[in-house]
Amino acid sequence: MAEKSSADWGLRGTTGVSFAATLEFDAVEVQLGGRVVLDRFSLTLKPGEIVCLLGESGSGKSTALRVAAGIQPIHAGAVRINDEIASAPGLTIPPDRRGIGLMFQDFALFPHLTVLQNVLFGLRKLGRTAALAQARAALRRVGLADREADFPHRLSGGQQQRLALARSVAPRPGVLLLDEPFSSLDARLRETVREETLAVLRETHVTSLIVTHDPEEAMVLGDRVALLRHGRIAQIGTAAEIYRHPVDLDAARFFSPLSEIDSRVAQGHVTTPLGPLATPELAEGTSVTVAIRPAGGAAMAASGPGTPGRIVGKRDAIGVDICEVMVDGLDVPLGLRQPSDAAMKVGQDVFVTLNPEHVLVFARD
Ligand SMILES: Nc1ncnc2c1ncn2[C@@H]1O[C@H](COP(=O)(O)OP(=O)(O)OP(=O)(O)O)[C@@H](O)[C@H]1O
Repeated sequence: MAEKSSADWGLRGTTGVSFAATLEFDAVEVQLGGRVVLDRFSLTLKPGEIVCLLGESGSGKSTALRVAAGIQPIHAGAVRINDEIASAPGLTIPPDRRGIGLMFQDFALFPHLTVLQNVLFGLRKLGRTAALAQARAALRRVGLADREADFPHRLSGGQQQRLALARSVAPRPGVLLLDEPFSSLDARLRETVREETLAVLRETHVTSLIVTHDPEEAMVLGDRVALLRHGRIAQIGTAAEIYRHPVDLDAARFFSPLSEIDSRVAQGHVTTPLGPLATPELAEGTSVTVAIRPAGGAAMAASGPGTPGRIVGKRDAIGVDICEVMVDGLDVPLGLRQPSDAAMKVGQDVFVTLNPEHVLVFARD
């Protein structure tokens, strides 16, 4: 079934508003199979804030979410929702008493219940009239008002995602936990669904913790992005902060491909095949890795000034060329993204200049 645009969704601004809660992980430790999976994990989400948990597979993202949901007990530390203990060693308040909503990647819809019954399921504590009104408002918002009598298997993937969203926000939870909510959608649908879901989260003002392994998704959705590594937060900040000032080389690698050059500080500079870079804050003799991002770290032109190089590979993205440029002294070609230019062909000689403001320099141990 064709789904193209946000026109399929209902009117913005019509979702019921939650009493957003504070969600606090305080030095939470979880061990699974003898391994520490969350290691003194601390994170506080302010009311209405959207935080994305990002990290490699196995870094503990889903475990953190399951802890917040009350599905996973903790071995040390505490989880508080609105300053009340929700988890502590030996104590796990169950999911239905936490005031949270859950949305998982497989949507976890009830196949034997209709669309409307799926949404009503989370509203059992309300009277029938209020529950129906709230369920129908949520279905209207996600553009499924006319499908309330259908069963989930009759909906497309995107519609199932919308139903899962309607079901999770209809009870107006204080906290919403979303685990890879868009991962089962194809790329064509994902952008619209992501944008509308974000609009719904903003409208409800619900405090949201979203797990994703997609850096771009995290940067689009999160007020803050927390980068998880081995069960701890390696870095947390706004998307712009993390992108501009990654805490270390691994964090930088996570957000974009890099061209890396090893060098050493001498007289306040590092020398690279692409020219010198000032490194006034690093001590003389420090070993460093210079990391150049394809977007912005360096530029190439058909004429000088700059370091001579040659285009050895080129891919066309929409409106953008992704070029591989070989420069004398580099072991591997430099990746560069630039606005499309038909004159830039494989084999073409070019001149490369560094853009020092966008080049990252990390001290090596
Ligand atoms: N029940 C379990 N018993 C033993 N180890 C487990 C169990 N569940 C998870 N783990 C391990 O805990 C670690 C963290 O898992 P978790 O699912 O939280 O990671 P993740 O960051 O969400 O990964 P992914 O992106 O692959 O879902 C992994 O190394 C995983 O193998």
